[in-house]
Amino acid sequence: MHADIGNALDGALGLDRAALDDVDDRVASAHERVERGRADGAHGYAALNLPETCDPDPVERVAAGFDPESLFTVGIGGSALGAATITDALDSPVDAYYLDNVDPEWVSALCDRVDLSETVVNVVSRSGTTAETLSNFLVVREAMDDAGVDWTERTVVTTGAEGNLRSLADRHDLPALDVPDGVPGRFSALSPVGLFAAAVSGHDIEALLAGGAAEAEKLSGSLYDSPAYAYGATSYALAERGAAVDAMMPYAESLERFAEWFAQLWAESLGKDGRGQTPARALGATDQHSQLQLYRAGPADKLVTLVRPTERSDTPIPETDLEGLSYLGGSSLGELLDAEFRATEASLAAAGRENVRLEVDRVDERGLGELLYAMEAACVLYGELADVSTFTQPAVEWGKKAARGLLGGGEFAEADAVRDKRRLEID
Ligand SMILES: O=P(O)(O)OC[C@H]1O[C@](O)(CO)[C@@H](O)[C@@H]1O
Repeated sequence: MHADIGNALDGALGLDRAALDDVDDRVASAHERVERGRADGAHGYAALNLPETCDPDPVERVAAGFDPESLFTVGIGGSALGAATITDALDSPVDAYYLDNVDPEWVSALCDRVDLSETVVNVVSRSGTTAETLSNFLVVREAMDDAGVDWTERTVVTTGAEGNLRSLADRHDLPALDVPDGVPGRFSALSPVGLFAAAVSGHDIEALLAGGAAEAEKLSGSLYDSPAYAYGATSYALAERGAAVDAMMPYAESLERFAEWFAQLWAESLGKDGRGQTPARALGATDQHSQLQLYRAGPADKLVTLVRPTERSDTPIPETDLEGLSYLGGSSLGELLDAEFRATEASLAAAGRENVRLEVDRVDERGLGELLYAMEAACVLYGELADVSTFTQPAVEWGKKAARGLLGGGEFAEADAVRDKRRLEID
């Protein structure tokens, strides 16, 4: 991955080179902590070892046992978004669906529409207790039964060493892949959690890991030597100066889901102790006709992260005599998209709005591996610089207890608080 942070300097938020050098003085010690954590296989830091520690063979072996028309990944959060980022970005004959929500009409329509006899189901949950995942699995399993499909022949489990799903796999002799210890879900894209979907879709998971390994090699004691650390340190420095939002704006339809994956990584890792940076999901060129108005002329409280591949196949624009549009004819959609990428970058800079350019050669397995790993490393560095607990997510537990209480899953004060909601209703 290539980073250009030039437009992050001397903008409205006042980050200059001297200030960034000051941050760089702290990167060295932060990097030492990261490397120590990696060496110890410590919780969270272990994710940055995945290009070396993740063995692709078991993933490829389980994937080789299926030749599906469709894939259902039943999981939520990091147990779905990494896999979805990869399969959404790459072409495949396999239709990949991610059941990462419990919308009854949507799940039911999927089960009705997709031929479950030609579908492989991968149930993914580290804990094996996530209500949405287990509920969706039970619904999909019943749909398979109703369709006369032997679910045990078409179900893979990806889970931790213990728990409901591990017991289910043992009881029914299901193929099971391991969620690696010490790797939070949002950091698990380059583990079996993200790689099974890629492998069963026919993608080269070793190239994904190689992309991650290439970014891992660049991690160093200076942000000026590592694109990942340059991004993490710059995002942190801007956040400290008021960049409350990071708008992730890939200029590739194939990377739209990547922005959703990034949102969990950034929000769940860095949103601690009243601090953090809100990830906004955007898409170029589409959001030039939407959110760009806010980014350029709204509050000066954002970093806009512009991502693109430098190589892509192209589509010519036919010649035209349409009034005023002849300049487009004979050009191409790729040329237009790249011109708009550069124009948006310059438009923001001209208004003093900080932006960073991240580039990969292509949106292929290698490029995705680079991008996913670099964002994870950037996040870890940001967390070190901000001194937050990057690898925990305690704030999500309150709502889980409340919902469980409402469903009769136990006595929880949180459920009582829901029932005591303050009301001011207008019809
Ligand atoms: O893999 P599990 O244990 O089902 O967790 C799914 C997701 O839920 C969370 O734990 C938050 O509740 C995320 O961090 C995680 O990616």
